[in-house]
Amino acid sequence: MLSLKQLNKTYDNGVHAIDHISLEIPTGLFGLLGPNGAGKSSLMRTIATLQDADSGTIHFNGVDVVADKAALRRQLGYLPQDFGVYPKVSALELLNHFAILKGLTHRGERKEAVEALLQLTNLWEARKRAVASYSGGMRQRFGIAQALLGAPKLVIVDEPTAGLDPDERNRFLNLLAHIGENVVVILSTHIVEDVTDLCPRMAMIAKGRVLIEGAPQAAIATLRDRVWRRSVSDGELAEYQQRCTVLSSRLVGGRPQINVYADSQPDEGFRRVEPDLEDVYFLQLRAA
Ligand SMILES: Nc1ncnc2c1ncn2[C@@H]1O[C@H](COP(=O)(O)OP(=O)(O)OP(=O)(O)O)[C@@H](O)[C@H]1O
Repeated sequence: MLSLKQLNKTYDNGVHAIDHISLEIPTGLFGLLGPNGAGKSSLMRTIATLQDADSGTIHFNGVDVVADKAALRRQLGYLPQDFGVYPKVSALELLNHFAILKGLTHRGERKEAVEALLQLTNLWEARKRAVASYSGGMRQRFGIAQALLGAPKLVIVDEPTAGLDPDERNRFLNLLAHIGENVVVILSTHIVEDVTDLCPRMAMIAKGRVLIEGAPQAAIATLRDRVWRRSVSDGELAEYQQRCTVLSSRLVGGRPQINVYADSQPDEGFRRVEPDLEDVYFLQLRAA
């Protein structure tokens, strides 16, 4: 269990990137959902002990992380948002190199760990290729392989699915779900479906603050019977935006279709629809 209490971080430029964040994060996949600039990376870096909070506490399985960073680092696997530039060495060699850095000094054990991770991440066939030649999805899977070296108990992945095609995204998320069976995995993302599809628990954040946290299904249930949909013309869109709580607008067959939050049917053109996590997200962001 990872426990954050009243965390705060203000950068030198005055941005309050983490604003009194408290969260309890159990074993399993935990989605941290927020728009660009919400503070997700700041929070991830702080938990990963790459930067200090100004105040607040972080405990992982009872260990005070602020007082004993080394204890957390021994149990941490981290895939940052920008996973660097890759030298022209093979995945096998590079992972072996990372394994040495991670302290896997026994040759036989290291070989076993490296090979197992290349299998797990489905890179075995491509293990002799330079990581520099990998596709985006393969790189991210390689990133997860390096994050899993040393059997971490806490795995942090920062916006890992951005830029992946649907196939690779699914493959990557399945891998994360598998890993999340035994350890705490924090998945930071601005993609709502990443969270709906596979996180039993989540928090939405914006402007450094937690807007809501809990099970996605529980959050969705709070909007039941209050989300309405209709097609509109471009001119009507502006009008509805004025007089209704428009959650989202998307083009369907070239025509805007809007989701509106309201206690009762706004007008006869609307039909009630089952809410989803995106409706929750947009409602929360409006209020943030
Ligand atoms: N080192 C820094 N110095 C000053 N301001 C920073 C620094 N890092 C982040 N910020 C600011 O803090 C806020 C939160 O940024 P952060 O990168 O944590 O958000 P994010 O949710 O991860 O968004 P993104 O997906 O765009 O990275 C932003 O306003 C950002 O400009």
